[in-house]
Parts: sequence; C-alpha cells; structure tokens
Amino acid sequence: MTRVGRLVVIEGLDGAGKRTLADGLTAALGAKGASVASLAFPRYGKSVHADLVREALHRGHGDLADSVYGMAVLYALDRSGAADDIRALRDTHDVVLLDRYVASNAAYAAARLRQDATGDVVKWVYELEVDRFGLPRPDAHLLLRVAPAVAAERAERRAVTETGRERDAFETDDGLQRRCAAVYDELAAAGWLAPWHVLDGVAGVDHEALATTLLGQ
Ligand SMILES: Nc1ncnc2c1ncn2[C@@H]1O[C@H](COP(=O)(O)OP(=O)(O)O)[C@@H](O)[C@H]1O
Ligand SMILES: Cc1cn([C@H]2C[C@H](O)[C@@H](COP(=O)(O)OP(=O)(O)O)O2)c(=O)[nH]c1=O
Repeated sequence: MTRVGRLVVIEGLDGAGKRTLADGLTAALGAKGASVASLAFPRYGKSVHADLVREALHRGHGDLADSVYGMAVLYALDRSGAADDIRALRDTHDVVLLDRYVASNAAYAAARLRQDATGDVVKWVYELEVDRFGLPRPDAHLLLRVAPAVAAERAERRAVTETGRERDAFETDDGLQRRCAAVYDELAAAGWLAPWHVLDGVAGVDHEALATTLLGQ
C-alpha cells in the first residue's frame, strides 16, 4: 500500500536552529519507528535556480538581489523543480521534513517590501506556488521562534566555525530579520497554508514530545 507521508515544514529566521531541529526530530521520529526523509530549500548545488539565488545573495549581483519579485520567483522555481521528488518521498516515508518551504518566500518577500501577512505579496506567493506551480500543501508548519538578536548571534557564530556558511545579504540585515519575525508570527496566527506549531527556540524543543504530536496528528 502506498503511504501518504506527512509533510512537515520547519520555518524561522536565519540562525534560529532549523537544521538542528531537523536533525533532532529525525532522530526522535526514527526512534518511534517512523521513516523520515528531509529536504532543505534553497537546494544549493542541486538546482540552477537555487545557485542563482546563492550568487545573488553572496556575490552582490545587486540588480537581481534587489528585485524582491525576481528573487521570489527563483525560490519558487527551485521548489517547483522538487515537487515530484516531494511527492515520491511521501509515497515511501512516514514523514517528509522540509527545512524552509513556501512560507519562507511569503515571510521574506513581505518583510523586504515592508508589508504584513495580509499584504499583496503574500497572496501573490500563494497564487504562484500553490495555485500555479501546484506545490503540495504541508500538513504542519513548525515555527522555531527566537529573538532576532539571538538568531543573528547564532548565525554569526556558525559563520566563524563552519566553512561555507558565510552570512548572506538577508542574514546580516537586522531590520529585515525583525520584520520577518513579525510576519512569521502573523502567518502562524492566521494558520496560513497549513496549521502552525509555535516552538520556543531558546528554551529548547522536546523532540520526543514533538515527534509524538506529529505522528498522532
Ligand atoms: N537551541 C539552541 N541553542 C543554542 N544554539 C543552537 C540551538 N539550536 C541551534 N544552535 C546553534 O545555532 C547555529 C544555527 O543553527 P542552525 O540549526 O544551523 O540554524 P538555521 O538552520 O535555522 O539557520 C548553529 O551553530 C547551531 O549549533
Ligand atoms: C527557501 C527560501 C528562502 N528565502 C531566504 C531565507 C534566507 O535568508 C535565504 C537563504 O536561505 P537559508 O535557508 O538561510 O540558506 P543557508 O542558510 O543554507 O544559506 O533565502 C526566501 O526568501 N524565500 C524562500 O523561499
């Protein structure tokens, strides 16, 4: 029988601890006998669109990076190229964990344009990615919530200790990160695209309890 694995998305600021949570949750779900697949967006090194994003963010191709809609289309095209993979992974795994997904585009584009979650660009991202590209809706979002200053400090520390993790143009923009945190809170409160679980990324997350919740849902 084909499974329909749960599509669980981890969202939050740069440096919030999304990758760390994905690792912890994968172990906790595995300990409960669930099979888990994971993907992270942007798919750097795996899609031309993601590589264009990286070049724009890191190498200062100013015109492209400055275009909020242009960048959002690139992120969306990267995801669109993974849609079949996501569907295939859901057929063979109990849980498919995504480190960032459509909501990242909504949050960052709105924050860049100084709009809130009810703004035009959030509706546009939804129409583009869900209605036109047909990307699968998640079953749940996990919003890893930390103060922007804490996320920035973690991202800075990571950039010093890990090669290849230099901070990009979005990460070092404190105002953008603050506005982005506010939009994430609004998206979560509105249950945008799918239900949201808001997690305290400073107190630390109980991976086992979260795994139980996700499997029971
Ligand atoms: N709960 C936590 N407490 C303290 N440091 C953390 C925590 N979670 C992650 N970190 C550290 O913060 C940095 C960023 O975490 P990471 O998972 O890479 O974030 P993201 O994927 O959201 O950018 C890493 O160096 C990681 O070890
Ligand atoms: C996936 C995605 C990311 N972003 C932003 C969030 C980040 O600031 C930036 C890069 O993603 P990020 O996950 O931070 O990549 P990495 O830490 O591996 O370099 O792109 C969007 O604006 N839209 C999207 O759809």
